[in-house]
Amino acid sequence: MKPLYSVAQIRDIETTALASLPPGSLMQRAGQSASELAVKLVAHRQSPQVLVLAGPGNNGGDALEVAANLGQAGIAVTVLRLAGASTPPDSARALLRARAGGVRFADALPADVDWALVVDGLFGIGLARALSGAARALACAVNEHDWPVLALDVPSGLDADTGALVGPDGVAVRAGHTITFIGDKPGLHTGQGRDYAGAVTLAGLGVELPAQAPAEAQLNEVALFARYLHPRAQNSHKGSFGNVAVIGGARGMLGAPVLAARGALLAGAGRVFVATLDRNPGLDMAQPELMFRDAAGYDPAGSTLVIGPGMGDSADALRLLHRAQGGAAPLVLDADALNLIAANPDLQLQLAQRTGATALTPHPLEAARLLGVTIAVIQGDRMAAARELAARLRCHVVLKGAGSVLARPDGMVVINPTGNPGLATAGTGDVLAGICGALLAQGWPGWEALLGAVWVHGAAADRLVAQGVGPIGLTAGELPAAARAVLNALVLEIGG
Ligand SMILES: NC(=O)C1=CN([C@@H]2O[C@H](COP(=O)(O)OP(=O)(O)OC[C@H]3O[C@@H](n4cnc5c(N)ncnc54)[C@H](O)[C@@H]3O)[C@@H](O)[C@H]2O)[C@@H](O)CC1
Ligand SMILES: [K+]
Repeated sequence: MKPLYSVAQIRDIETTALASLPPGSLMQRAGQSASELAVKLVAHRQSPQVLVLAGPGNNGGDALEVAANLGQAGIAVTVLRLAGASTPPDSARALLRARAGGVRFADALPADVDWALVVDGLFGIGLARALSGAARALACAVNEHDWPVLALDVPSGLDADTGALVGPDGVAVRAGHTITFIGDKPGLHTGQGRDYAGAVTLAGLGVELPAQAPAEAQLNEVALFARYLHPRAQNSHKGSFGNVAVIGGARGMLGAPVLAARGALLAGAGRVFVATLDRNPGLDMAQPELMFRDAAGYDPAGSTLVIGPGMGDSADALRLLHRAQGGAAPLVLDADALNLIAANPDLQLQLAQRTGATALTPHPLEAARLLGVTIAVIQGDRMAAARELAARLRCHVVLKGAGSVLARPDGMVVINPTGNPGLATAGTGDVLAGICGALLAQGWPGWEALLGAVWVHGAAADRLVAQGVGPIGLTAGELPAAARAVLNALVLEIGG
């Protein structure tokens, strides 16, 4: 398990640990781990110069420990310190250490130095308001250059709980690496967090994490759904892998359900139907295995349903959605289905009373409509939004976007680490809904199907980028084959 702890939880864990340790020892361990990483990050440079930004609190203390260690190791270090009204005792000790060893102190950002590394120790989990004044100017100056940045604990200015920048007009230090202490934190993995934290390293500092108390959230990983990655029996037939029916495709909107259907087919569903609201269902010449039906007369009994892609908001769409929600078949609700649900309290009630597996796959705008708030509110706390949706509608939810957040009605939250900006293009959500439908049709339980679909979909995009297909210009139509490759590789590795 890769647990993610809220700031309040980290504070509790830290308080317990500090009680049984000599003063300053956690900060020294933090400084030790971070300076070891810093040394690695500058190892390729001749005579590297390192800039250490040290804030007024204990995050600044960590930074001073790093400076002292690097100075002792013979690396040229300059410390720029933003002192506060008072210095906490551990940081004061670290300051003495830094002053005692070959560390230079500067009053302003030295001009014309090409820093091999900037260590950001301005603020950690004690950040109480938006960066302002000198701290803000420093963060902006660092971001303007392409110096490598190592953030200590949290990039300064980022909310470690939510992954949002602190303040309405907030700025944060943009780091390529973050070394985070004691426990990993959700805000480093979702929303703005992924861009600002860069690659995250956890330094546990030898602190024991509570075995009983549940973490705030956890990172998605293959282990969470691995038990459903079965190799296929020789004695299989198409009926062994279930049917998916994608319902959507109003006139002029056929691309969306076709993408979902291709996603379902290449993720292993036995048979895939496309039931369209457009009365002239066509044929996908590139994927002739897909079976097109007229949604009006189509009975989807026995199929897992993916409903919403390109469906529109007509009376027919509403009727089809009402019927789908009324049945017991596993259901993936996407796109226009979500907008209809947002606008119809009756559908919300019906959804909350369903017994079959139900997955909701909103992007931030759809989530905002469903909760009756703005996108800024959703993005301000993505975990809270996903949790609220799952609790209100009593279904499994994935709030899409950088660091997709999955939530269950019981409050469990998982943040997905796979995927990249190549997914920020039309149609990728349709493919995700289709993959999820395929896993459900193959008998995966609802929660694991959503975990698996989101992980595989992101990993498919990562695979394409590694092959040079994207992130620029990656298209949704390229995802199903990549997802198929990812799934088969996983089955070979784990189930085979
Ligand atoms: N207490 C300990 O022994 C340990 C603390 N650790 C480090 O300590 C950090 C937490 O330390 P703190 O609680 O001191 O918090 P921080 O160092 O993150 O910041 C708190 C200080 O910044 C000020 N402040 C907050 N927001 C500000 C803003 N926008 N502008 C100007 N000043 C602002 C506060 O008044 C306070 O002085 C962790 O993130 C971690 O890096 C680690 O060294 C592990 C051990
Ligand atoms: K920091």
